[in-house]
Amino acid sequence: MSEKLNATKVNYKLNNGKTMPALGFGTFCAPEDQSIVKDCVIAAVKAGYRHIDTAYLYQDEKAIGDALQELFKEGVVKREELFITTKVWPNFWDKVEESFSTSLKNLQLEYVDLVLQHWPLCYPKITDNETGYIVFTPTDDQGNIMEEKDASYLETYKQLEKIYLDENDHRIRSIGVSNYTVDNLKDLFRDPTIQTCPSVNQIAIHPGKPQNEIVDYCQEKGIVVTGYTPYGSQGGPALKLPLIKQLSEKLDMSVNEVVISYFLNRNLVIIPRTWKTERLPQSLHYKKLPKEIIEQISNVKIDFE
Ligand SMILES: NC(=O)C1=CN([C@@H]2O[C@H](COP(=O)(O)OP(=O)(O)OC[C@H]3O[C@@H](n4cnc5c(N)ncnc54)[C@H](OP(=O)(O)O)[C@@H]3O)[C@@H](O)[C@H]2O)C=CC1
Ligand SMILES: O=C1O[C@H](CO)[C@@H](O)[C@@H]1O
Repeated sequence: MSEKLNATKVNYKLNNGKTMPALGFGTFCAPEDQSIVKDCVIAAVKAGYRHIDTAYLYQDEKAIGDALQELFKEGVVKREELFITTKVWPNFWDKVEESFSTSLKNLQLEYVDLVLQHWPLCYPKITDNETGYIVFTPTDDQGNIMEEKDASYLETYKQLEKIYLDENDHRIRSIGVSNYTVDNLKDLFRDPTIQTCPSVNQIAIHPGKPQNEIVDYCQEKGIVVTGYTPYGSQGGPALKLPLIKQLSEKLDMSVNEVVISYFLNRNLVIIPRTWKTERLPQSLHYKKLPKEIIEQISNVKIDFE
């Protein structure tokens, strides 16, 4: 039986020469009590995580920033040892500077390692009269999601690229996209005004949802693929699949480690999330797996998205 390896030590090279840790800590669905976010980020870094995934949307960047400041102050890690990702939500499709500078301020950092366009979509900026906050996913009277008319989602990538390529601006180390399909990427490559190839495409991947077509396309183009919702999102349904449980016993790993192995054997970045610090030790290791097991996990039948 192959030995357990430390997933926190695996790094991939991006197409601009930077390195990106294969295991990141996801931070979506933050609890209302933001002290839990801070505690979990501190615990994750102390457990060995060097990569944190957040977004303007998640509204937890301030707590993450507080955690990072404490880790730096205590000398647990240096800034350059960490890889921090944030994202620009579609309301800010044409206001990337506004979104990114807010994220940077909340994260209390001088630079971010990776900024992603969250979705290839453009939403109008509508403020909720009661709360005064922006409506992240605006809907019309019929409940349909409202999209900005005559707007191009490539505008967001162009604005990100402008900041990234500015020699006097050192706030963004790499740029990328999220939820891009092959057609979206082809659209981007066709645009003569775009000078770069995204370093990363972050998409949904988990057992039973291998996303082979887009993964193969990105990997051929030298784009690193990050898989989100690796445990199947809320409640971790992928961890409860009979196949994953059987493999956990057969391979002598936790169910989480089986999923992490599935990702790392496919050269994918994985960003699992837990808001329970006691669960962190279950998501640190992986093993080399034969192709047949990867295929079994890819093809498992699931009843969740
Ligand atoms: N780019 C994009 O559009 C998107 C990006 N993302 C990113 O991907 C990350 C991961 O996705 P996410 O939706 O959070 O879901 P995950 O697939 O990481 O699953 C999280 C769920 O798994 C549960 N879980 C974790 N460990 C265990 C365990 N050992 N036993 C049982 N349950 C467990 C968690 O519960 P508990 O907290 O109680 O432990 C939580 O409910 C996000 O946090 C975010 O950073 C997510 C969605 C979209
Ligand atoms: O990051 C994100 O999380 C939510 C829920 O999956 C999704 O809308 C967004 O892309």
